[in-house]
Amino acid sequence: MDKLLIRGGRRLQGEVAISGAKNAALPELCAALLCAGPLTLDNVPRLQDVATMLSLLRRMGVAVERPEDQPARVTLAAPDGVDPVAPYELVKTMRASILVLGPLLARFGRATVSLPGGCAIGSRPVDQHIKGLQAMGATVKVEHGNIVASAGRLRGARITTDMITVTGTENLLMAAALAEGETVLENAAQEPEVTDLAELLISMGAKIEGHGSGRIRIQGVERLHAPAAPHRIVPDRIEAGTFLCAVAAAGGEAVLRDARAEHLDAVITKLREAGVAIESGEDWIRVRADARPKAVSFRTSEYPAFPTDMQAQFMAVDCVAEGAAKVSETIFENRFMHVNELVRLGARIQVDGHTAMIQGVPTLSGATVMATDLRASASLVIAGLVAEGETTVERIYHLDRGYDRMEAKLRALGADIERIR
Ligand SMILES: CC(=O)N[C@H]1[C@@H](OP(=O)(O)OP(=O)(O)OC[C@H]2O[C@@H](n3ccc(=O)[nH]c3=O)[C@H](O)[C@@H]2O)O[C@H](CO)[C@@H](O)[C@@H]1O
Ligand SMILES: C=C(OP(=O)(O)O)C(=O)O
Repeated sequence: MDKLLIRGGRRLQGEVAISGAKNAALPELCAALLCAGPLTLDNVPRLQDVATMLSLLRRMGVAVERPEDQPARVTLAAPDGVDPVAPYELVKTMRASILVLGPLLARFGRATVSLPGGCAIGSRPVDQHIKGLQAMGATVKVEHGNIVASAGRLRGARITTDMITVTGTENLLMAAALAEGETVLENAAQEPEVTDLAELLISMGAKIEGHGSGRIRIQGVERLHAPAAPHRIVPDRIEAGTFLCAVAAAGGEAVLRDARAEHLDAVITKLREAGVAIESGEDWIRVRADARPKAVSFRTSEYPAFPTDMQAQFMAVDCVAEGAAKVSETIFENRFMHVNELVRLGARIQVDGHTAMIQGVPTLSGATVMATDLRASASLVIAGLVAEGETTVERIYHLDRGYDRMEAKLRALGADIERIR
């Protein structure tokens, strides 16, 4: 199993290009199931999750082309004879496999998708996806660990989900695009990745309004087609936010290219409170951290508030900040798995339910730590960049799920970090 070895204490300096967003790429690859294609996506990140999704789609019979000399471009074509089955061995490694459910049901009238289990960050049920599809006329049963769904043509419906769900909104949006009549998604997720998916669907002939707000209206059409031009996946705001936190913690100055500051308002506001200087243009962000950051309290919530996917990385900044901070996690019940590992590096953190109290310390001390989930891994890398001596981060397959060559990008900024195979 690969590990990362980090020798901490170096300031970061230079430029880094941000990749396409994992959480936009995954639903957009699934959108290929909605038409015969071909559908071309650009700015596809090099991630294990993308490879897993492509394996799943290939196994269903989708033709996938990804030129070796141009891995950021993927072309997909889903013929009429797709086998609409997502088996456990692929779903268990990537919960986002659930995103095939809506498109399969809408275009082929049936789908069998293994029920994603819980994971390190919480139980993560998919009941809202299922209820929404049932409201659109689907018959859905759970049998032998699989969601088994069938339908004639789905019917438009008014759906108010119990909570805001990102992949739930995306699944229902894709299903509604081919349903008969109007669907209104109330309490819809407003994340930029949902908006990016809606824009892709519109370029395929879907009739969608209100994406980016809490109410999305979809007039179903009979057929979707290949977009006239390749769709460029929106930049990964969580990858960008992770690099901003790395500079805030380690000190230095960096420019992030292909990054959208407007998608990171909540994180940038908190970094400024911490004393970090941030400037931005349409597609770049410059970050400068000259002094030890100040501790900043925050609470995770749905977009546009502070993202849960940035909680662990920002906590690493608070660990080495001046003062004390309170961090509240409101989205997932168990998203503090990084805390015990940060404590192994010398951080002072106490958890009480959904709240962590952090007392900043001047420096951390390197040790061997274990990554437990994707963003936890990133927070340990940030802590390792600051810690005195050597930090080894084990189980980085979690990191590889969602970061595109993170250690190479950090090395380009001057970090002393290497992958040990
Ligand atoms: C591939 C992808 O885009 N993943 C993101 C997506 O995950 P994902 O879409 O799985 O997360 P959701 O937005 O659905 O989850 C929000 C909350 O709703 C609950 N819930 C959700 C659906 C449901 O049917 N029933 C239910 O109870 C979840 O357990 C959680 O407590 O949004 C999360 C919240 O921003 C991010 O952390 C993930 O990175
Ligand atoms: C939790 C995350 O992803 P996923 O929903 O794919 O597990 C994440 O990106 O931080």
